[in-house]
Amino acid sequence: MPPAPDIRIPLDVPSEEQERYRENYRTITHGTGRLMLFAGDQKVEHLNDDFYGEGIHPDDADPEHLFRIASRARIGVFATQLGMIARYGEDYRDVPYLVKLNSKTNLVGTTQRDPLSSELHLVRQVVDLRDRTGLAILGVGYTIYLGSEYEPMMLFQAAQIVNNAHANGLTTVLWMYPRGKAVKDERDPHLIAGAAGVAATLGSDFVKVNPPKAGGTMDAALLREAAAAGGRTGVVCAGGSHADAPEFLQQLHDQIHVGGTVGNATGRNIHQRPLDEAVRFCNAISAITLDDAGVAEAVGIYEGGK
Ligand SMILES: O=P(O)(O)OC[C@H]1O[C@](O)(COP(=O)(O)O)[C@@H](O)[C@@H]1O
Repeated sequence: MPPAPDIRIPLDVPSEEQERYRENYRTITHGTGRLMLFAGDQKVEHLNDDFYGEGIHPDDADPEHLFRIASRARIGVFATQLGMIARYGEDYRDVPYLVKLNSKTNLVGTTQRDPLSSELHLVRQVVDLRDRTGLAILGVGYTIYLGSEYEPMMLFQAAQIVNNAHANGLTTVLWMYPRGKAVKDERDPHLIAGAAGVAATLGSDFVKVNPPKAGGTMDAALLREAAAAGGRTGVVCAGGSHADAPEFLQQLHDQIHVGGTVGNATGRNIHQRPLDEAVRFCNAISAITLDDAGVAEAVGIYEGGK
């Protein structure tokens, strides 16, 4: 288990919200400073492609599968849209939630038009739902497509969201995806480091990036520049499309211990599995992320039904 780092409370958290922020940050990191985020927001980004079809377990056809996993598994926080939390939250009050405030579909390709993902809800509405329901809404998230011709609007919305979230004791995760006609290589290590730096300038607590590649291959060492560029904004990687479990766990271990990331944000690799297996996979991911477990131990958790 890594030592519990002192929590640095950003100055845009007012004194009356500092205790709430500290508790929210401690809860989503399990007191470790590391983040295990279960991503369940792709029903917009990828429509039903991520939830139905070859290689995807039938359990994933029902949106409630996401909540069943989040409720049973050891996770830091479950990220999904406000509407899903409003519809299912009453039956899953034990889940730690992060509200993903913007989303866009992939129906319009980047070659047709640069991506714009505008906010669907305001932080004020998240705070209202939290305070009226008592649900464990601990943070908010937002995607910026850096390099898009609509970048200025997304940067402004993200800046306002981070400021308003901290003002209400909420933590923040920015999804930073360089994407648009001006972006030649979304996985370029130096560009991804730049994206992490932008998240740092916005004051976000965490930034999620896609793992960088050089010459078509992923190497955890390529993350070192981004991990440094993020500074006090912790860098985590997206999980990506379905991978063999031991390979995924080795990749995660390397991202943290070689690349210097502080965790992960995984969707498909978790929810495309049947419920019991998805829960065990979350527990394996959390063992690496939160307990500094080795890959063999994590694979044992995934295979052993613990
Ligand atoms: O890079 P893309 O295809 O836009 O994927 C974006 C989606 O991937 C995620 O970042 C992570 O999901 P995965 O782990 O399934 O890749 C989601 O949170 C997000 O909606």
